[in-house]
Amino acid sequence: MPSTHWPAPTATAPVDATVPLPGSKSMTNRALILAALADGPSTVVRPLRSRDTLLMVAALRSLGVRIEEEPSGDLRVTPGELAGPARVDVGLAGTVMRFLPPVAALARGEVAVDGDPRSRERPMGPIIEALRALGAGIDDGGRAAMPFTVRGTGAVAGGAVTIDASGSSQLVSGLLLAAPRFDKGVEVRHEGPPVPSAPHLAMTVEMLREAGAVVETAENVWRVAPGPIRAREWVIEPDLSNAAQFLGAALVTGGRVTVPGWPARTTQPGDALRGLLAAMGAEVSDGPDGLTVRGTGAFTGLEADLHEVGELTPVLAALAALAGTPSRLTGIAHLRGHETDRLAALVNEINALGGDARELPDGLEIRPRPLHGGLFRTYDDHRMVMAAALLGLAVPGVEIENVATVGKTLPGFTGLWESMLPAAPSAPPPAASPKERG
Ligand SMILES: O=C(O)C1=C[C@@H](OP(=O)(O)O)[C@@H](O)[C@H](O)C1
Ligand SMILES: C=C(OP(=O)(O)O)C(=O)O
Repeated sequence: MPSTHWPAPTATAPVDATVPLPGSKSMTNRALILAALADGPSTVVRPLRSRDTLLMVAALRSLGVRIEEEPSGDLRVTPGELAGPARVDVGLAGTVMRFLPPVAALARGEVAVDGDPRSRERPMGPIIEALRALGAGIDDGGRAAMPFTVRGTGAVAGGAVTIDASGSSQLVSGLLLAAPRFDKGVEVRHEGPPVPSAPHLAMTVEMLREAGAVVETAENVWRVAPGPIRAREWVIEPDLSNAAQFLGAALVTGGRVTVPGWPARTTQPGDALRGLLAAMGAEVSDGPDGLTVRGTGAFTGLEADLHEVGELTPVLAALAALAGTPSRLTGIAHLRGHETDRLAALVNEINALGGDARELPDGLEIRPRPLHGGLFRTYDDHRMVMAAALLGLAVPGVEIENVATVGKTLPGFTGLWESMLPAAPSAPPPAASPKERG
């Protein structure tokens, strides 16, 4: 994947494609944590291989976990005694920055945690405070953010803790995933504005239970009992959030896209695409081949509260900019703390192409307007690349800045995108010269 600007291809005909997608980032990184803390070796089948998951693999290895890649691409994870000293690079991965420190607290020795400059601005304070309250030693120089050093003794007392997780559901998920290994388990109580991303919390609870942990939930309270995490085979589903831009291409071009292997039941938030795209006018059907979305060529805007499925916002905002009627996307103030301030970034970049997007206190209002080509900046945000590619299908001349940043969760993106597109109509054969005509 080049690390330079990429001219987004414009569709010359309706797409008609089946697009197999790599594994879910969220499931892969949860499976790696649970496998690393398990009572024996586990296998992670069809894991995602991307910057976020490779950072998780490297972090766990640095703490003493053996992780071997099999020829199939599956990962064999053999837990070891967790120990520092170690340096963990979280990159810009929310799942690494919130899921790894509770594991580091279980290690003996010092674990230094840092990441990309932007990672130092993402919400971390509540999980640092919580880990301290649960018995971990953390030196953060009073920043309540990265970089910090976890000074582990080989055990975490655990117990009850109250946090404000309105900034990110991952603050809760991180505490829960390691909690069976805390001496007293954990009771996490949330106090504050609502926690976003409910499906991701359900994913955490479900995967813990699949590993044999005893988890109870009530409104804004999660309890995990101390006990073993069972080694097992984790089969990773395709990343349904990464399906958004491909399925969206069916709407934009009035074509058809099928994503094979769409699970019949899942905790992934991307499953909400069925309803969201249908609300915009797509025909959505599932069958043995996977999930199929068909567009008619015309589609409407969207009025939706995306609080539970915030990571779908950039692609839905791109669709909104191309829709037939205005859109209002709400419940997503927490996106200001994602890879970039996504509300500001989307407004800037859609408007730079001639669009009419504006920020609401908790979301976006987007009115469709004819767009023109130009540079689309991506702010180290993989989903800004995905959003821009979708705009480029309909708007000639969209140049995507630093397309390689999409490798955070989908390194093969440009290839997959190009293979989804119908081949450009071939040029007519050159007229034969009088001599050739004979
Ligand atoms: O737990 C997870 O795997 C995730 C939770 C969500 O985070 P927030 O709750 O911070 O939005 C989501 O946006 C992110 O992409 C992945
Ligand atoms: C918000 C996202 O990622 P992260 O796991 O870094 O929070 C995302 O993938 O949209």
